[in-house]
Amino acid sequence: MSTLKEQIAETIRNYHQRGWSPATSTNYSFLDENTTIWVSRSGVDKSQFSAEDFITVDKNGRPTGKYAGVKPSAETLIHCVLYELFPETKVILHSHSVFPVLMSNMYQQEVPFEGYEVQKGFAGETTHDATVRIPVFDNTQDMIDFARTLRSNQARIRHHSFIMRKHGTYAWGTSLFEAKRHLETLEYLSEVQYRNVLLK
Ligand SMILES: CSC[C@@H](O)[C@@H](O)C(=O)COP(=O)(O)O
Ligand SMILES: [Zn+2]
Repeated sequence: MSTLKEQIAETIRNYHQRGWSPATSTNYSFLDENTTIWVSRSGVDKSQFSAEDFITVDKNGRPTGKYAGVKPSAETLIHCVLYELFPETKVILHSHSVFPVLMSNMYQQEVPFEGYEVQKGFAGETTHDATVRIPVFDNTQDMIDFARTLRSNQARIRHHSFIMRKHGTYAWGTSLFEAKRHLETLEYLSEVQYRNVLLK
């Protein structure tokens, strides 16, 4: 049986094939049984990502143990803050896919999705007959500032995901299965909504 690390690495390579992580972009993390954070190394070509490309970091995103000196993802602090704000989280996935980025060009504060069956892919959603609002936050290179944005907007993050404007998405879950479902739900809804706008 493959380990969680290997399963996430395989997911990362699959997502690269779908065009969701061009040019070394995206990063990923998981919590192990000791609640240690494992995050992807910075700058890895995601078509080649392997289980060995995960390193351990402390709660502030600093590499620990034998990984001291290895460069963790530039966005490690986002992962650390999400584990703190949403303590049930075990796996966090990031995407640079096109459609959520297009959504972030069309909506200022949040993207509303209404009436789609696949909205039920978000944990807690039981019917298509609802509006799901995914928050959009402005992109920044300042991770301390972005961590502050996440903290102050925690109540708006109700569907285990958000969009960074002109950047990509983050989605998470209590398992790899659930984190994937959330990321893929947001991806699908963004594509449908974008194509629907084009039809009009
Ligand atoms: C191609 S640059 C993309 C990065 O700036 C960043 O957004 C990203 O997702 C990957 O950064 P990384 O440091 O490799 O984890
Ligand atoms: Zn990114």
